[in-house]
Amino acid sequence: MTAQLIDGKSIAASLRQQITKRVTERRLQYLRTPGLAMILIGSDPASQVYVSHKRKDCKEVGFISKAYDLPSETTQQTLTNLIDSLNDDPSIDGILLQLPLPEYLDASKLLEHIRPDKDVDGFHPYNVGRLAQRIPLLRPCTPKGIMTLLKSTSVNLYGLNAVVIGASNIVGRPMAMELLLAGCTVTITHRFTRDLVNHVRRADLVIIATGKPGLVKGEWIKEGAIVIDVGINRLEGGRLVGDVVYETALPRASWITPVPGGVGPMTRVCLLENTLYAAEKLHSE
Ligand SMILES: Nc1nc(=O)c2c([nH]1)NC[C@@H]1CN(c3ccc(C(=O)N[C@@H](CCC(=O)O)C(=O)O)cc3)C=[N+]21
Repeated sequence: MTAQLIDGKSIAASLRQQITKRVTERRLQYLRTPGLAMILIGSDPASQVYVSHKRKDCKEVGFISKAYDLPSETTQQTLTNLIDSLNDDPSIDGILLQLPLPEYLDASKLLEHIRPDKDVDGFHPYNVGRLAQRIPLLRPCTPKGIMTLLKSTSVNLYGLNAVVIGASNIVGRPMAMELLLAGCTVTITHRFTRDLVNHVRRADLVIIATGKPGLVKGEWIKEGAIVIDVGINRLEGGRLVGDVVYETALPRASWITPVPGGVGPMTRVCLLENTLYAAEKLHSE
């Protein structure tokens, strides 16, 4: 068997087209445009690149995006005040606080300060709880984008053994909740898991989000499994690779996401989807 590629790049592009159309229609009907505020603290080059991509995406679909680029000395209080004013700003539907934050800031306090109905990252405990209780509102972008990719394969997910590698707040944990909601039998593995290989061997669906290049060997993958690689690792020399050894996984998997061009573009487009959802469903006039 050789795996079919799940083309996140083209799925994301067609979703952006649909969003553009809805934004235009809504502008004519309601004389209003969705607005996304993005807060970037400090000068981490990777974060700057991500945020510049997100701004470009907003422009492409016709959202208003407001950029708040703040120096790395910015205090917790200044940020709390900024979030307060964005929470109250009727032109803003979504607020994104780019992570990671500098060490001295309390990220979870700030995330919890964002109004849950403007929390387009889905990181507020309210939105996390909504997803955990099967009544999701705003859902974290990477897991949501992965569910869209899985849907595109038309594979029936009910009863599949799904193994999520990595237990972060932004990917692994919400991913497990999404898969549970979709009817999978879910295992979450993490840095203290013993015999990771034995978990992966049993998996019909593997989602890897560790940020460790080549952590999962192709030989571990069960014949016919679906492989979703969330890792984005830049090697010396500039090549991007995932957390799975792609070349050896390819002949065993039924479906696999490439890196780049798999999960990453879906994360970005889900931010647009969430912002439109916040504007339409949560802030409809
Ligand atoms: N509040 C917050 N929300 C986030 O959603 C968030 C964040 N902070 N901090 C950083 C991570 C990372 N992230 C990515 C999004 C898109 C690509 C992406 O488009 N990747 C391209 C490759 C891009 C490249 O060339 O580097 C691809 O996989 O094809 C990657 C990574 C969102 N994050």
